[in-house]
Amino acid sequence: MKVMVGSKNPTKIEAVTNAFISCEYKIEVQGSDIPSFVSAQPIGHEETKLGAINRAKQAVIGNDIGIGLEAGIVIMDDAYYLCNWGALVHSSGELFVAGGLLLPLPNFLYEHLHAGEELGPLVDQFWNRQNTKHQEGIAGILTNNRVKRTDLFVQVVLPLIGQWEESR
Ligand SMILES: O=P(O)(O)OP(=O)(O)OP(=O)(O)OC[C@H]1O[C@@H](n2cnc3c(O)ncnc32)[C@H](O)[C@@H]1O
Ligand SMILES: [Mg+2]
Repeated sequence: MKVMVGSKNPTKIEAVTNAFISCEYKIEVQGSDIPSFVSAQPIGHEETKLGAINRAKQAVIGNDIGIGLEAGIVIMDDAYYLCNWGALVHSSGELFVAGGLLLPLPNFLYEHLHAGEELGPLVDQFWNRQNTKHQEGIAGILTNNRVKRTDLFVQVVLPLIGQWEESR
């Protein structure tokens, strides 16, 4: 089964690989830089979910399954939260979506996020790191590495696989 991930981010490719392997599929996973057609920093569940869907719909072309994973930020109770959405499109055209971890972001990021800055560079700047979005991510940093970025995307991909299986 050929699975295409709509991203070259290693955390996303690894998460998709791990999730399918844990479900005992024989798969060939590849990643491709596919545009999300939403903002680089999606805001709100709707925009984040749409980014995941847009990526999955393009990723499935020429493959058995396309997966889109997108992170965003949402405001709740005057605080920003990290949110995560995923979409699976099968070559039959069926589409499945699932949401993932919601995690409160520190208050000192509020003004920056409110001004439209992207989370990735902010994390690198404030934690004096490089390219954390390709590593444990803000989730890992804020959870003592209990939930790294790959782990949280696995928890998005598993319900995508499960919904697709259930529909067959
Ligand atoms: O190459 P792509 O697939 O686009 O991977 P990405 O790391 O940019 O991931 P998203 O587009 O899904 O994330 C949207 C924005 O949120 C940031 N972001 C999301 N989760 C993050 C995390 O755990 N750590 C650091 N930045 C994160 C990311 O840097 C982007 O600016
Ligand atoms: Mg991105």
